Amino acid sequence: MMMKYRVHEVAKDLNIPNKDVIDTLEKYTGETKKHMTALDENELDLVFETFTQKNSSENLDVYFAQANRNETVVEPEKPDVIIQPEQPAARPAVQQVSAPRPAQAAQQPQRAPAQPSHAAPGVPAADQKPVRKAVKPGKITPVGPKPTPPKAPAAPRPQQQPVQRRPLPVNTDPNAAIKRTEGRIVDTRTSHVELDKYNEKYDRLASEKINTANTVQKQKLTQRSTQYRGKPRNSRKETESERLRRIALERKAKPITIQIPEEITVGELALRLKATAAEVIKKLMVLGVFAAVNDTIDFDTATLVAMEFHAKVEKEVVVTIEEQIIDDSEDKDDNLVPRAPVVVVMGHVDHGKTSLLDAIRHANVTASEAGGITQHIGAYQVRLEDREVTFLDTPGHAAFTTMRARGAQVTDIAILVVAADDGIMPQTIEAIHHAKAANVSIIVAINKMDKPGANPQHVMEQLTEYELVPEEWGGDTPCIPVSAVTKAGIKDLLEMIILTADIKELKANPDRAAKGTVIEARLDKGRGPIATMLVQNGTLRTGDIIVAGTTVGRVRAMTNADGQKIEQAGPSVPVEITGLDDVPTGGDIFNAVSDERLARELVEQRRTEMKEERFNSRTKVTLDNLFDQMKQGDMKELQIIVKADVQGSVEAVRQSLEKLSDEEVRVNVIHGGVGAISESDVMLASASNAIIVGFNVRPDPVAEENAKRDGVDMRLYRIIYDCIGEIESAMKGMLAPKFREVALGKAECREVYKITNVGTIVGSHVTTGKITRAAQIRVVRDGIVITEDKIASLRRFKDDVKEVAEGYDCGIGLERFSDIKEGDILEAFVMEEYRE
Ligand SMILES: Nc1nc2c(ncn2[C@@H]2O[C@H](COP(=O)(O)OP(=O)(O)OP(=O)(O)O)[C@@H](O)[C@H]2O)c(=O)[nH]1
Repeated sequence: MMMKYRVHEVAKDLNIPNKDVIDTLEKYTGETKKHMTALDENELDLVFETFTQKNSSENLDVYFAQANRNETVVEPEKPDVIIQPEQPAARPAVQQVSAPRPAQAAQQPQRAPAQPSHAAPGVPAADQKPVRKAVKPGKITPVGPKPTPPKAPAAPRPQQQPVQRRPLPVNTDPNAAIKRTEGRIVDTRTSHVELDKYNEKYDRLASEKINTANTVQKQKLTQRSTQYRGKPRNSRKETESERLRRIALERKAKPITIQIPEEITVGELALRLKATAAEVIKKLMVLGVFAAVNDTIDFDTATLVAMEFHAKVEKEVVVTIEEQIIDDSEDKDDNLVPRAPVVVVMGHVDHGKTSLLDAIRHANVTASEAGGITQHIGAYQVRLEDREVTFLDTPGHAAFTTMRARGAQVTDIAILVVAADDGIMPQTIEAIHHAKAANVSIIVAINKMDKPGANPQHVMEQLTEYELVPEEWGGDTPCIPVSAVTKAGIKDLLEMIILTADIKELKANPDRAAKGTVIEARLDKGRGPIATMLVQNGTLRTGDIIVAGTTVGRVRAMTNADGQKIEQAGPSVPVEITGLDDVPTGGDIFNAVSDERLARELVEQRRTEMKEERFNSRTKVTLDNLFDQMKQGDMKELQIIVKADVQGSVEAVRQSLEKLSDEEVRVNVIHGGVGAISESDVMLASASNAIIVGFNVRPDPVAEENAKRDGVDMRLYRIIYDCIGEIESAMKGMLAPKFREVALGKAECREVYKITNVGTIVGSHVTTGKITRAAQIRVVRDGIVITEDKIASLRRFKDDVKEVAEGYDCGIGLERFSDIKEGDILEAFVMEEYRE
């Protein structure tokens, strides 16, 4: 394209008045130009020649000498200066380039300064207007009219170097010498090129160009869409990228507040942040966390990510039903009042636990009450002067093991009963360990002191071995000699209990909803579920809604240990209540709650959870684990499902199997039927933890798959005695090792030879795998198993061989079976022993 280079532009670039240019042209051409007149090539040549002649240099040697001395790289100052900064020494000293003509300028391949190394893509280079300002007159050659920037993107950008004055102009054009002959000489000696400035300017131009281009394009688009749709401009549908940009802007402008729970998935976090999962994943990566959309991240990590998105974070608190209806707050010291200690009696068998408890109870009942103690509710209170002591009448171990297993800490003090004549025995040691593990105070009652062989000293010596040092020996374990029979020392024992309780400063708050533990529970035919419960904090009242483990109800009637009806029971008071919808388990924690509907919902939830837990933990019975389960006492009844080819077999198997029952395990055939083992058989087996036994039947594919999935043991037999034998040995823990069939290959019967004194020889062709001499053979005719037999002889031609490979012919003699027919398939297999 021909560029227009007007008079005023030339004048400006040469820093001379317009008039000078016009005059010059008038002088040589006779034409008077206007300042807006575009000059042609010849006219331009004329002007440049005239105005640059003054700075000419005739001698190249002068330049070379100068250049070698300075070794200076010329810094081009302006893009429109035609200089090559590279290899200055090799260049002629004098810029001989004439004022480049437009055509030449367009062809110039090496105009590094005009090379925007980072010109914006998409902008036509030719459109990037070169700068022609600030050109000092007579010092540099302006580029011809609107030069085309060079296309070679690899052209290196000149390094910025300290600007030095050079005595001679530089021309880096390799053709400079030739051009010189054209007589145009440019002096560039004072040229001062600030490349960065140039680049900056160029970039700005480029980006302006892009913006302009984009704006135009967008406007056009908008106009067009408006035209087409006839809708107002702002109703244009927002694109995804626009939406994201808008959200990002909104986020910055007005930070959002999000709630994050303890754990959150990346996807959910992205949703709450109104960001894309990819954005969140990216931020996570920056934090060094590599997570996928469905991965869960913790609160802290999620918070860091949210901060990156300028979001405020609040912790999401999940309120469970428990939290809604059960008051679990800590008591203030002001609300606490002393409560009675809860005591349990432990010790070796026959050391006198029951006798001691009786002695304690009777020690405190008056003669009139004596006959009244008929009730036994598993826990009771004894009054000593003005103090109460609560005793749990449960076997010591139960109090610790089952209750502690449920998280109930019921007992404060354990009385360890040791017979003075017997000393410490295995169960005494066990009791010590339990009591210590439960962190309760131990008081040793050395019982049977009335007995002649009583040796309390020995008992105390033994105690020290278990880190129970008697008080009288300087330790902190009170040891009280007592006799349940003579009642001697019982009072001392009770006093010691009170003293120990005082030291422990046992307190509770009676002014709140009751909380405690189920001590024991039973089902009464007339009254329904009855539970003995120990109130541990708060006060339980009749009419209260209570949740105990997986049971719920209103306290209908409440009685104390003496069988008297009471309306309320405070801390450490054992009571018997009715009104629950089911029998709770000993050790269950109970709570009086505020909302019956939610209480029922909570119990429903707990029941479902428990069912799931049970279902998951239940191990399916198999013949392999049968004996183990029997040993553990898990297996009281072996459930079996029998399937057979005929009804007669079903009955025969049922009777034979049920006869296997012994005192430990009862064998129970829960279902019997004719036909293949079906999906519903497996379902029944799975639900009732049964084993499936099949005779001459096979499972259908679905049943087989389901049995595998559900872990249902399926045993297939051909002979009843095998089945009986196997189940019997399984019950005795003597199950024989298991075998499985390994297929070797197949051969097809091509011809049958009857040979006298030898028998039948099957002329066969091995179609797949191989046939080995030791293999067993299954004869299959039209898909039906005819028989199973062993190989008596295996020959190729006249030689006995150990095996015949696929593709070969051979003669097979079977041990028993001779009724073979052409086309029969002989499947060769071996039985392999294996263990699971
Ligand atoms: N001479 C004497 N005999 C006692 C004393 N205490 C208990 N006995 C007897 O010891 C035997 C066992 O007493 P229990 O109270 O049943 O002992 P236990 O520890 O509760 O026994 P288990 O419940 O079987 O663990 C009974 O025959 C009691 O009469 C005592 O202080 N002196």
